Amino acid sequence: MTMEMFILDETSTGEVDRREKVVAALTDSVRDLVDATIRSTVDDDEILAVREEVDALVSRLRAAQLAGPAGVRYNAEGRSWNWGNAVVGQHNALAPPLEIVHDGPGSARADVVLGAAYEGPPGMVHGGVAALLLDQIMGETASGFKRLTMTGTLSLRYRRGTPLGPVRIEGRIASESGRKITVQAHLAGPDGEPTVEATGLFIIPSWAPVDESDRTWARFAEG
Ligand SMILES: CCCCCCCCCCCC(=O)SCCNC(=O)CCNC(=O)[C@H](O)C(C)(C)COP(=O)(O)OP(=O)(O)OC[C@H]1O[C@@H](n2cnc3c(N)ncnc32)[C@H](O)[C@@H]1OP(=O)(O)O
Repeated sequence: MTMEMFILDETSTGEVDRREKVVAALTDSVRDLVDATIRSTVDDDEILAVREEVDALVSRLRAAQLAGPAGVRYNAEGRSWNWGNAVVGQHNALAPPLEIVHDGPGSARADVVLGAAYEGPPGMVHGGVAALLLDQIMGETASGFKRLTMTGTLSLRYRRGTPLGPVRIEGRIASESGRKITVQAHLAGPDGEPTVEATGLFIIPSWAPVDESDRTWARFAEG
């Protein structure tokens, strides 16, 4: 991976904002479709009929497609967008999506409701989903939108099951040493008691700029 993998896109911020909103609304409907599919008890004939309609809709969307994944894009105005990201992607129905709030330097949090699509043990959040969400928020905590960081090592302690439903995730920088940033985080259910605790080492890659005063690359980190 190199900085060149971040795509300079000529689309104006106004147009990015407009398009993001339009497709995000469709993405919400697709999330509903996923949940409805998991939980539907309609009869087989109805399932077959719905499948035909869904296949027709997929064909319409495929009429014009990117050649590959959405990637992380930015424009000359400093707006960046990563619509396909597995956790925060506004156009990715697999993403809850997580809306991460940066409280201040070195800390971040997110509140999200995890439904049937995120189940592992019965009625509980899948352990891999917990790791996925924690990884993203911890990465953003380490990055703070001022530098590029990648996950080096992630260590999780699953203290007890997390019930599906409302979940809060919080992360904070515990220490920094050169290109290495240690982040601590946890995930908690509605009672606020941590169910998963995490420690991660996030690394500013050797190929990435390290000058935090150079705002020109903050847009990459916002990916
Ligand atoms: C994403 C954009 C959005 C940025 C916005 C933030 C949101 C992102 C959230 C998503 C996060 C992800 O999923 S990121 C995707 C998952 N992670 C990855 O794919 C990373 C794959 N690994 C790599 O690309 C590389 O190994 C790096 C970048 C981690 C390190 O490569 P490097 O930069 O060449 O590192 P190098 O000089 O060898 O080592 C620097 C120091 O770190 C130590 N070190 C190196 N690797 C590790 C490691 N895995 N675990 C522990 N320590 C390590 C070395 O011992 C050394 O310590 P010393 O000798 O100096 O003491």
